[in-house]
Amino acid sequence: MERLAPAKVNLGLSVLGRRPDGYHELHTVFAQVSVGDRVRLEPIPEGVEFKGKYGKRNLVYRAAVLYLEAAGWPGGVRIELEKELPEAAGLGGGSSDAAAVLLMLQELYPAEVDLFPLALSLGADVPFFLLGGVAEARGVGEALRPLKAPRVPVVLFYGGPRLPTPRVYAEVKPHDYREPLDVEAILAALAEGEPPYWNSLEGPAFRLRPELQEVKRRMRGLGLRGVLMSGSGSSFFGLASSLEEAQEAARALRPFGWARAGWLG
Ligand SMILES: C[C@@](CO)(OP(=O)(O)O)[C@H](O)COP(=O)(O)OP(=O)(O)OC[C@H]1O[C@@H](n2ccc(N)nc2=O)[C@H](O)[C@@H]1O
Ligand SMILES: Nc1ncnc2c1ncn2[C@@H]1O[C@H](COP(=O)(O)OP(=O)(O)O)[C@@H](O)[C@H]1O
Repeated sequence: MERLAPAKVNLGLSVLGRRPDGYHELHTVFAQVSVGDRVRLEPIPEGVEFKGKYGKRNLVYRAAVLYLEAAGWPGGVRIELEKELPEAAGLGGGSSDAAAVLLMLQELYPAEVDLFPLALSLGADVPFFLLGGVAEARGVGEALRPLKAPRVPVVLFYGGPRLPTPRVYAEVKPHDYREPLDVEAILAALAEGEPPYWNSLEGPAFRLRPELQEVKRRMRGLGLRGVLMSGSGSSFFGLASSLEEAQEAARALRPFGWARAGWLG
């Protein structure tokens, strides 16, 4: 059994404030992108087999163990993972891989198991990937509302450096807090124009790595709209008016790092 584990971008990410537990209250819009990793599962008599990077700490391994325990299933699974997405880039790569494993295991070994809490225990972005598409998220990212959005050509770019999520959040200052996003206005402007969104984590990321501002300038210079850092970075995305325009922009970005064109939503 095989499945695409799509990337996600945040069509806006507003940090509203800091919660008593130290996490930050978010308002964001997740959107899946047609570029991603590939996850393959094969049933085996028992146990979980995965030979890739991070071994037992890999999110695909952890997702399989969680599901099989929750389902109380004696069967096992061999997992193969073909990575296409850069890691810790804000594209939800590992989170998407984990969700793909949960969804495939539910087909392979059906059981009355609610995948949502299992997903949430693996990371804030994992529940979104159980739904896919486009969804508004509040809280830490767990309160999801599916949205209808047009499919739009998009360019993803990652030139490094690795920016660990905890480090970016640690850099957030009170002056980075903003009001909630205007979700309807964002969806209305996706097909053309500049969506009225922002990513509150750009300020902290640019303070940590000022050179990232050059990435944004370069992508805008290629004519892309709504250029924004995704999640806690350091990947960026931009919207195009046709797939050809997106492919041309991705080609122009390739000498600077990892670049892909695909469909949003
Ligand atoms: C930023 C987002 C946007 O979707 O993810 P990415 O898209 O970049 O992966 C999420 O908020 C990533 O949430 P999550 O997956 O839980 O973060 P982790 O990588 O586990 O990092 C955990 C650390 O980040 C900080 N953190 C995380 C989420 C949040 N809402 N507030 C926080 O302050 C906390 O210090 C926490 O200890
Ligand atoms: N299958 C996986 N793919 C990518 N990263 C993984 C995976 N399993 C565990 N990890 C760890 O999880 C971290 C975050 O993964 P990822 O979801 O790619 O980040 P982001 O959501 O920022 O794109 C990585 O730094 C890596 O150490």
